[in-house]
Amino acid sequence: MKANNSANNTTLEVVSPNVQISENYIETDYTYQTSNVKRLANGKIQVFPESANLKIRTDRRVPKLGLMLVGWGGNNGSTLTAALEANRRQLQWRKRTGIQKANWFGSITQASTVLVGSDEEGKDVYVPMKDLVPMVNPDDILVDGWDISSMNIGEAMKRAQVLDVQLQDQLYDDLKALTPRPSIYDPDFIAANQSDRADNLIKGTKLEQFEQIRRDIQDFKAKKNLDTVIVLWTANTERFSDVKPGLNMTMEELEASLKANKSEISPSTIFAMASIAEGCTYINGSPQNTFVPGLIELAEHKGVFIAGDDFKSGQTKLKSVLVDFLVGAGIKPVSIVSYNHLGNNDGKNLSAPQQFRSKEISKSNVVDDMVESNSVLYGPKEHPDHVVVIKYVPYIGDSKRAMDEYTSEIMMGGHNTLVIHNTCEDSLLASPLILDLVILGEFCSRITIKDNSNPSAAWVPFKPVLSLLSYLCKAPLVPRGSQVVNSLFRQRAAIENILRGCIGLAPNSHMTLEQRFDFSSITNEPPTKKLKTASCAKTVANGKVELNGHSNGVTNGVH
Ligand SMILES: NC(=O)c1ccc[n+]([C@@H]2O[C@H](COP(=O)([O-])OP(=O)(O)OC[C@H]3O[C@@H](n4cnc5c(N)ncnc54)[C@H](O)[C@@H]3O)[C@@H](O)[C@H]2O)c1
Ligand SMILES: O=P([O-])([O-])O[C@@H]1[C@@H](O)[C@H](O)[C@@H](O)[C@H](O)[C@@H]1O
Repeated sequence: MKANNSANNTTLEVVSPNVQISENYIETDYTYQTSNVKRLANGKIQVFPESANLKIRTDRRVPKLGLMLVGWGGNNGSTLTAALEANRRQLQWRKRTGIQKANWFGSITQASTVLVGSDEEGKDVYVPMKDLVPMVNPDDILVDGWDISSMNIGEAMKRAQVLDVQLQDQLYDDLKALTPRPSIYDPDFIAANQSDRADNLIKGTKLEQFEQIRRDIQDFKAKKNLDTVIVLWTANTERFSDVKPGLNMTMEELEASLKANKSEISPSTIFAMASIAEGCTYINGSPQNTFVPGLIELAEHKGVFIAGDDFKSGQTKLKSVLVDFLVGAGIKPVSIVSYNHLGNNDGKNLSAPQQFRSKEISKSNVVDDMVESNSVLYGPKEHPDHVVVIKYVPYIGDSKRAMDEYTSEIMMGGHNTLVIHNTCEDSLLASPLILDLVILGEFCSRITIKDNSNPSAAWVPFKPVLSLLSYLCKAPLVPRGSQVVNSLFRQRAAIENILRGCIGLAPNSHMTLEQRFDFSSITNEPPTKKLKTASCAKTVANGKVELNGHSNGVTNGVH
């Protein structure tokens, strides 16, 4: 592992007495502020502001990371692999519209920025998210994986029909050398129309398949001399597994069911069990309930990250913005109809009722928390009509056509109707999300916190259910007793503000009081030293951004 000096790197230097940089760690003294609520019998609500003095520690040693994709030969898997190679080699190619350069548009870690403060003129200063903290560089990620189809990744890229031919031609020779490992095929869990691909299979019992997956992970890790491996499911959507006592309600039941070769243990759950057994973060990019209760208990018992479900890439991502905007504006969505058609193999698999049902569930639940947040608009148990339709139209391929109609009540009986046509190149939208899931998932493994008021306190990691990745998922998996949040902006703010905390910056409250009030008359400081925001950003001659943390400790603005 090499120490990566983000947070004091070529673009960003945090200058604060609350930030300590050592060879291996960034440590920050951080006052975390929140508020707890008590509902009283008379309907009154009591709110208790609370704060905790924490120390946040980030290990600066970025590991050599391997990514193992389940479903490697699919549209997403082959497109991500191609994109990693194209960006690593900084390829460019000619299109009808001119020269196109490889990029990571759609990745928040690689192509989005974070507000770090305001400069002397009061102008906002933004820094690329990837420069805030030490993150894995995509160019360094090594890829391997499994597929029930033996097709090499070069041919799979061609089969996907996602990337421009001039780019494919530059990548084909490298990618054709990559062949997916045999995988676990269970026709009871994916559509029957997938059987013609299934020529690359691990035979044997479920336990023998589990043990083979473990050997595969060990083999990849050893051959490539990796520090860390992350396993990510981007294979076909499975039907939901039964969840019942005696089968998978506890980790003991799940392990016993595996050993007993019980048919109801799905391939995706076997992959997750094997990943956890190898200490590898497991991420579910599809909607099925891989994470049965026994699997979650297993992850918690082993202290291994799991995250999911179902990449939030296009139609649902927009829904988690639009509904948040409407409800937050006091406008009442009463009917949401989401139709789409697509012609890729994902769409073919989803044309089967049980597989569609898995997707319908993940696409439908995304509005629940936002609706429940506004009791002015919605009575108890009241919610909009919400319909999801997916049709398989082969000719359209990966270029999914989403058509949505949002009908809302506005004041005095009026209505507002939004009609949206959204052409989503599904794999070009999903691949950068896979990259972010992997990079942020790995980064979270290097963050710990402790009670800063207790010198003997232990360092504590994130909980195994890594809900911070919810921004990238349609149906976020959250720790027991936690609130599911689907609002895209809240999800992004969580990521942004935790990264800011890792470098000693308060959350972005957007209050900018120093720009709304004349602080010079408040702080009794000489007018030339007006109090700045929690961080005053100064762009110095070499383009570096210097941040001066607030002098009396880092306090996060209460939202
Ligand atoms: N925008 C998006 O593309 C998007 C968004 C959200 C979720 N997803 C989900 O991501 C997954 C992949 O999407 P895609 O477009 O790449 O689909 P795809 O059908 O092109 O790829 C899936 C691959 O998985 C393989 N496969 C199936 N069962 C397997 C198993 N048990 N082990 C190993 N490989 C197996 C198939 O052979 C295929 O190559 C789907 O479940 C889809 O619902 C995609
Ligand atoms: O993220 P999103 O665009 O709402 O959802 C998509 C669906 O609309 C599409 O039908 C399905 O094939 C993709 O797997 C993805 O789940």
